Amino acid sequence: MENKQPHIQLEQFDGVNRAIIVGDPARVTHIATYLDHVEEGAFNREFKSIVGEYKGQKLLVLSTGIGAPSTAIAIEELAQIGIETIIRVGSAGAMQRDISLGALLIAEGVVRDDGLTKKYVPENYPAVPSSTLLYLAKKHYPQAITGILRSHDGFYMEDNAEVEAYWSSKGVIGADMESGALLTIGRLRGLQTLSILNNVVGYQEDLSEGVNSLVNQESLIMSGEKESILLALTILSDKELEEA
Ligand SMILES: O=P(O)(O)O[C@H]1O[C@H](CO)[C@@H](O)[C@H]1O
Ligand SMILES: O=c1cc[nH]c(=O)[nH]1
Repeated sequence: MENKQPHIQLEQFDGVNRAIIVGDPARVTHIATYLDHVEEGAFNREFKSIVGEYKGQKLLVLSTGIGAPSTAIAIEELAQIGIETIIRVGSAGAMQRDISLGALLIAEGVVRDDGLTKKYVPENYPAVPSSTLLYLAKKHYPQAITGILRSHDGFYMEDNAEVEAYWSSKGVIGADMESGALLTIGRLRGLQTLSILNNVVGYQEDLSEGVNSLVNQESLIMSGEKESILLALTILSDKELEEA
């Protein structure tokens, strides 16, 4: 009988219960460069995966594509193959003026401005990370900017400027499209989750230009990507996580 999950095309790996998810399949290849004993998982649709070890800790890395629906599929299928802890390593746009390119934003909570998670549970259910993972993130990277993120569905909305100004005035630090789904659906499924985002766009600067800078591997942004990857790997291999 076929035991593979239908989208991620993976089945349970021996001894692997921790994962990193990323939006872009190319980021999986980048993360592989920091791992030992890398094995290919699968590459179906947007879901590219590898397994490997960081400082002796086995883990899975999987891309989820863009947005809540494909991320939700990935989380549900990861839970089915025994994954208990998931850290998202993504990119974001800053929502406050003083946040520099390549700074790391870590969610203490997420405004769920996506459509899908409201189908799971009303939006007054909070999207919050694992307190253990958040503590470990602050321990290893105290310079990260922690606060509330906003996850949305529409990259090219006509009212982006007004909507972002509103959430910025409420103190939201950054925007992405998947953290709300990870923290909400992960919590509903009993997983420990965290979201670490590399800032690729200054507040009120050109969104498309920022995302192009990520694609073109500009240096500040690539340094943020590297830091975000190393932080996630360090948290997932921290012995305190086992004890928690
Ligand atoms: O770089 P990733 O992880 O895909 O994250 C961000 O980039 C994409 C938009 O360009 C969205 O998925 C957004 O959340
Ligand atoms: O502003 C941004 C930048 C990257 N990704 C987003 O979702 N929003």
